[in-house]
Amino acid sequence: MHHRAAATAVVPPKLEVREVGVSFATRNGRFDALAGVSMRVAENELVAIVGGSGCGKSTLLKVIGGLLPATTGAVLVDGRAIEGPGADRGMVFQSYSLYPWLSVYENVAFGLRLRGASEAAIKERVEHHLAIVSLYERRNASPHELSGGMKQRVAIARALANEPSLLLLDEPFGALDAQTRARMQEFLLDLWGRTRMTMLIITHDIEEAVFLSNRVYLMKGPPGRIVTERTIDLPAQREGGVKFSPRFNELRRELLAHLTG
Ligand SMILES: Nc1ncnc2c1ncn2[C@@H]1O[C@H](COP(=O)(O)OP(=O)(O)OP(=O)(O)O)[C@@H](O)[C@H]1O
Repeated sequence: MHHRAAATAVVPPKLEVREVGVSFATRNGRFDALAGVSMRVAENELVAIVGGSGCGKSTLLKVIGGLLPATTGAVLVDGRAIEGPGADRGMVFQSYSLYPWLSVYENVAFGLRLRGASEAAIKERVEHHLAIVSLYERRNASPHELSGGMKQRVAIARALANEPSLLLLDEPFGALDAQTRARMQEFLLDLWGRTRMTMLIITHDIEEAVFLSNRVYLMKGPPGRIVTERTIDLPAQREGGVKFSPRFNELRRELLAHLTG
């Protein structure tokens, strides 16, 4: 027993954000976008960060992705401090960052080509991940021929094709209409159920955070900081109907009270 406790204690979380602060030099002096942000994501967890506009969510995700250096503090992946972007972290943004001149297939292949994978390996990986997002049939299409939801599924397939150990999603469904957004939420939950990929999703939508995640961090700012953390004790297998359950509404109301209080 004693032995086991010691062994589990040394396994670091997939992601640890440790006392991260970010300050920008602006025309009006120093602006603190983040102050003392600490959070964790365990392996196979789907965690959401929810907060209002301008509270620093995107800044935090950029720091975790290695696209922006932290002014203070550190970001650790598997216990090691990051020093920039890396293939271990896949990113998906709100606006479809697809290359419009490339086919769906070539968009997903892009990172693999950069890394010099063989044609056979690329084909296998691209086809596999296009099948995962149900877009294999559209592999030769051009991004402009796809709906918003399909484009985001291509962006997710592209991130997954690089086989990251952590998927970072910044308001991935923010640009979609309500119906497509609801379908994409179910798609993401289903994807998580099938792959158990460790995911961190940023959203300003409390309902989306509660519906999707195992755990929610609530952020306020500026300066951006975590104000509370909540485990979402809803059934692991969720469908749209759970949004009408009393427990869902309790969690939603509780978080809303924190955000507005
Ligand atoms: N490069 C920068 N220089 C100065 N200020 C910045 C910079 N980047 C972000 N900020 C400021 O930091 C704050 C947080 O921005 P951030 O984009 O992280 O918020 P957010 O929570 O993602 O908001 P939204 O949901 O509206 O995208 C904002 O006030 C923003 O103006």
